[in-house]
Amino acid sequence: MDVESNHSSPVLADPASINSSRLGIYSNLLPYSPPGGSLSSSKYSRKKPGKLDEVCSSGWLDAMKSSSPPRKKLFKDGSDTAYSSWMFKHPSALNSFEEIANFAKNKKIAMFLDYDGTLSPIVDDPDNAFMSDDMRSIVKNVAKYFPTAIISGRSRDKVYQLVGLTELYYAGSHGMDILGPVGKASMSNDHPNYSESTTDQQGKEVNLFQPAREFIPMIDEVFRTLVENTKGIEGAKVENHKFCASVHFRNVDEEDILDKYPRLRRTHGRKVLEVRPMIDWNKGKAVEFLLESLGLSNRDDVLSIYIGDDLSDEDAFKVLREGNRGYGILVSSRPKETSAVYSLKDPIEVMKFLNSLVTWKKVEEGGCILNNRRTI
Ligand SMILES: O=P(O)(O)OC[C@H]1O[C@H](O[C@H]2O[C@H](CO)[C@@H](O)[C@H](O)[C@H]2O)[C@H](O)[C@@H](O)[C@@H]1O
Repeated sequence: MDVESNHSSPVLADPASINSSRLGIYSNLLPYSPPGGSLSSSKYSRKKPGKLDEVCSSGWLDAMKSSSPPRKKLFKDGSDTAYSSWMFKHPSALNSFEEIANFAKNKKIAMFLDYDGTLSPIVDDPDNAFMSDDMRSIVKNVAKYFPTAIISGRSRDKVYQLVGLTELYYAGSHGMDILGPVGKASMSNDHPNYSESTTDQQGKEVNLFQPAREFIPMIDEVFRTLVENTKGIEGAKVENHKFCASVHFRNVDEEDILDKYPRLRRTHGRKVLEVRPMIDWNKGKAVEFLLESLGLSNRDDVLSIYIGDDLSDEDAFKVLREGNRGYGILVSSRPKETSAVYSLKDPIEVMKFLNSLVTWKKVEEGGCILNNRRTI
């Protein structure tokens, strides 16, 4: 990692108790205008009752409705033509590599990576979502050259356990649990009680920022309730991510829970429903927070790249696009409405892209050394 300050490893066992201006990429450099329509205005589609509704025909599950992620409704046409025209709007980051490299020339790249569906392939059992050793080794290399952070919906401990690299920064629970550099981010002033200095497992000083800390007991309670209420539903799986709880099962209606906890809200992912605190915080804010902590905010010489596959990653894509801070890259093999600029089909393409970036950086640095020698 070549960030100049506050560079320390973020690995920390979770304590029990316990946030611009343009940065060198001008809008006329973007390959096209943002797509029309916004995700927030899209309506969720309702699926017809299925097998699981029949299984769970009592209690709060009586009201079971299915909630598909909104994108499906936006692009019903899965034809090659639809995909080609989508790819025209969101070109492959691999095919556009030269363009990206040109924008990145003489700039510091800050890399932000989602985990599930980006570094690891989507699998049926969330406990079996492993990244390959090849991917791990490439991410390790990326972190040697660029400050790199993983921003996941999973708990921070869990995503660290899955990635296992001390060279990175980690933000869990959709950015609500950040173990980052000690640099002060002004965004934390809005959450004065939720930021603390601590040390990581290597004894380095780090900053733990948890803007939804007060919600831990509430999420615990909700988790237990969800576990209880999904008992006996084959295939249902509930996860406690500390600052949010996930139910891996489309047909669970959480209205009862949301009525009881008005400060919690429901969000959607890939075949997962999530309950999380109703605070103004998301993966986009986490990106801003980390950039500021790293001393990379308000700089014309920084290019941020965020790679992700899910709806929650859209907040980060928007922050980069709207602030002209860099590029979002959506991982998807089918058309989806997105604020990302580029696209990649799957984690294999993500791996190729990351590898190309490292190779390019090595050549660029080699060029600089050669140039310096020539000057000397
Ligand atoms: O922000 P992320 O790192 O992408 O995490 C988002 C969710 O990822 C996990 O679920 C997703 O991946 C699972 C494993 O491939 C898959 O079974 C599931 O259908 C996907 O939604 C994780 O289990 C969730 O809790 C995260 O919110």
